Amino acid sequence: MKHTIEQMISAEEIDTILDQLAERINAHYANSDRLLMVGLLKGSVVFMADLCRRIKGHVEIDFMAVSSYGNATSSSRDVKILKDVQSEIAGRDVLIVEDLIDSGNTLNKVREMLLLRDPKSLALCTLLDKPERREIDVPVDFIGMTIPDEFIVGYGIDYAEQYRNLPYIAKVVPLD
Ligand SMILES: O=P(O)(O)OC[C@H]1O[C@H](OP(=O)(O)OP(=O)(O)O)[C@H](O)[C@@H]1O
Ligand code: HPA
Ligand SMILES: [Mg+2]
Repeated sequence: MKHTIEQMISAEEIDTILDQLAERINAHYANSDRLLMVGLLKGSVVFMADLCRRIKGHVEIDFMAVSSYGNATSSSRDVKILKDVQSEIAGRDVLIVEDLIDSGNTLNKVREMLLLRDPKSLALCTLLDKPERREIDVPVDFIGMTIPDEFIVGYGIDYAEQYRNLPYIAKVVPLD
């Protein structure tokens, strides 16, 4: 698809959003030991790197790879687990770290899977939320920013594997 991109959220705004999110997460887990942050590859990598450096205390990180979009711009609803976490989940405070919730299919699948392993607690954090696109209701505990129904890229988020390296978040604008 021929397209261009337009900046929506600057690197400075992302920084502020992360400071605020980290403050809430640190307060929530003040009495927790061995918090496990689970990032969903690949989209959450940049967000996870910046967020985990703001979290205080004993924190561990791990990753899962799930994919539903491939190179398309709409959810296949068939969420595939491509890589599981290596960490023990039972008895742990677990925070799933996601870049973006759109239909909710990805987070819903991961949440259901991790709940079966008896975590002490399981919470969800997303940098961006697109509530207008939701197909499945997922309880999200920490939301960085709510955005309108635009296809977005940057700061780890791709369109056909491109743009993950942008330091800001942009929307994809189709050209005809
Ligand atoms: O709420 P949903 O409709 O499920 O969409 C959100 C998911 O889609 C994107 O990942 P994608 O599957 O494209 O893989 P990626 O993280 O490797 O880019 C994004 O990073 C979220 O993980
Ligand atoms: O807006 C988006 N951008 C990139 N990948 C996505 N996966 C779901 N929504 C999006
Ligand atoms: Mg993803």
